[in-house]
Amino acid sequence: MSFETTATIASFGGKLLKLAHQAKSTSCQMKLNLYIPPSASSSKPAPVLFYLAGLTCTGDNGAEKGFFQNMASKKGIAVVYPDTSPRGLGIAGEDDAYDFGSGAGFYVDATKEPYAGKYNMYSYITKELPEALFAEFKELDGKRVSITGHSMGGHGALTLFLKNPGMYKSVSAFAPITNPSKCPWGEKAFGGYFGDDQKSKWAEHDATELISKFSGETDVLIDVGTGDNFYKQKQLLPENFEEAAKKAGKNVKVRYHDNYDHSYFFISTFADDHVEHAAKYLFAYKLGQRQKL
Ligand SMILES: N[C@@H](CCC(=O)N[C@@H](CS)C(=O)NCC(=O)O)C(=O)O
Repeated sequence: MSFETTATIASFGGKLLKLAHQAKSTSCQMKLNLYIPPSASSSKPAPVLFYLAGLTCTGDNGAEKGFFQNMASKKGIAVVYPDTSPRGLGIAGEDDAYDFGSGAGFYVDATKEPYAGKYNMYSYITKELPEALFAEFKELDGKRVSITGHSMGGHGALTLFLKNPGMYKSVSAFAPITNPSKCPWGEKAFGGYFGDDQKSKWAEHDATELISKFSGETDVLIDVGTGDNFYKQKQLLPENFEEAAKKAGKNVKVRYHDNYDHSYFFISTFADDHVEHAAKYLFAYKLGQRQKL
């Protein structure tokens, strides 16, 4: 057993597990939440939606106030809520800022010291965590996985989807950082994790750059609140992503919602739509039929 279950909480007929495990890629213990819907069993494994959280968050924020479990239960989808960075590595300064270091791993593998070799959230989310989960929890169907996320986690969802064709059945995002190379949060993170002179590396983790070169089909759902201060401060830049997608002929739907801010009140309002978006693709193949609905 690679996971320790520290709590089991009943939720919408299913169960929310609080898990902890020792991760090699991040050199520390990682905590997460896993929601298993009531319909899931080893003979009828549930497809899986990863929810990547934003700056300052842990796996608890989305599980407690994202309101994903209601629709996930109805649809029969499991939800994984990972942490946002390694914890407690003892790197000098890693806990000093809310937008860099702990709570701000940006879903990349750092190449710059002292974060290189330890801040490996890209490898953790795309490889180590799913492999460990699918080996241990037979109620999960590792072949049907979708991804979504908020803010920094929206950046994570978009870039992981675009960098790994076929790994995820669908992608969506809430108020994502879509052009990190051109916003203060991204410049600070990529400068710190890759180096200011590594612009080609930055581009490899920038959704706006990636969609320009993406060769597959897309159906990306993005929600943004017009009252979101980070949107107003140009940290998110969804307009850049939309423009790049349009130029590349990619299907991206950005919905702008009057008054909504950056908080979990915004996320919870639209959570059902994102679970339904994932469900459309997670259940697109039925009973051995290889035909897309
Ligand atoms: N603490 C930061 C804001 C950080 C922030 O808004 N984080 C978002 C993600 S980018 C979040 O989800 N925070 C945790 C929460 O609302 O539960 C500030 O004061 O500017």
